[in-house]
Amino acid sequence: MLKPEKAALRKALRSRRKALGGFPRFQATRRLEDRLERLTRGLSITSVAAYCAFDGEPELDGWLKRHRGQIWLPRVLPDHRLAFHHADPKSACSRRRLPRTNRFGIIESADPRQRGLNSLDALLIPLVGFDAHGNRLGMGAGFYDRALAQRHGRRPLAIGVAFACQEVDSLPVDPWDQPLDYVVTDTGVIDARRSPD
Ligand SMILES: Nc1nc2c(c(=O)[nH]1)N(C=O)[C@@H](CNc1ccc(C(=O)N[C@@H](CCC(=O)O)C(=O)O)cc1)CN2
Ligand SMILES: Nc1ncnc2c1ncn2[C@@H]1O[C@H](COP(=O)(O)OP(=O)(O)OP(=O)(O)O)[C@@H](O)[C@H]1O
Repeated sequence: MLKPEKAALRKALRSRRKALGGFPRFQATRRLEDRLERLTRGLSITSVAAYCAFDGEPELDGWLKRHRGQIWLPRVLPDHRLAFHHADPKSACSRRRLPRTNRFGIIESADPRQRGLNSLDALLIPLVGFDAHGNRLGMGAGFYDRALAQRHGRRPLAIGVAFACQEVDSLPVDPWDQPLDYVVTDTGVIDARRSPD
């Protein structure tokens, strides 16, 4: 199969992600959150960078409410860097109290407390696309590739979060691409640390 360019794939997969609606989205989200809960409990993940959904990404509000541990949300900085700020799991992504949003309209935490990436147990990374080997396609600005490249020492786990319909047979891989350790979807969990490349 000819590998389509990342930009074309990104466009198609963002549309597919957005097209999931109504009850199918509700059900897929609940299933995904159940699997995520089992995985994070099983791996004893407590301090975790999550995200507030945009552009049709799976919402994590149900998982957040049940999570027993600290939540950190990405804040976009100049030079495509991310900082991780403390958030209350119960209200992290609520739009009720006029939250702080970034230039993309994504909710960020207004809490000044920050945590270095390498002190976290895991990062939950919203995906545009993924394959069975844990290769990842994101929004294309390199925020997560740059952040994951800085991992050292205890290395937080990179856990991709996506709907099953965002899986493709294979993805073009560039030298800077940072693969995932796990992918959690509504239909299963991929342990990419075990899959041969
Ligand atoms: N929920 C969530 N939070 C996240 C990310 C994400 O993918 N999802 N990010 C993951 O990186 C970072 C934000 N990165 C983003 C990168 C590109 C675009 C985006 O919409 N780009 C437009 C062009 C818009 C513009 O330049 O003004 C586009 O490509 O259509 C949005 C967010 C940090 N927070
Ligand atoms: N460690 C890094 N240092 C500097 N630039 C980087 C680094 N990692 C990635 N980049 C840049 O970021 C961009 C990432 O593009 P790519 O299409 O691979 O994004 P992506 O797979 O959607 O991932 P992301 O979710 O991180 O945006 C590329 O232009 C790349 O050169």
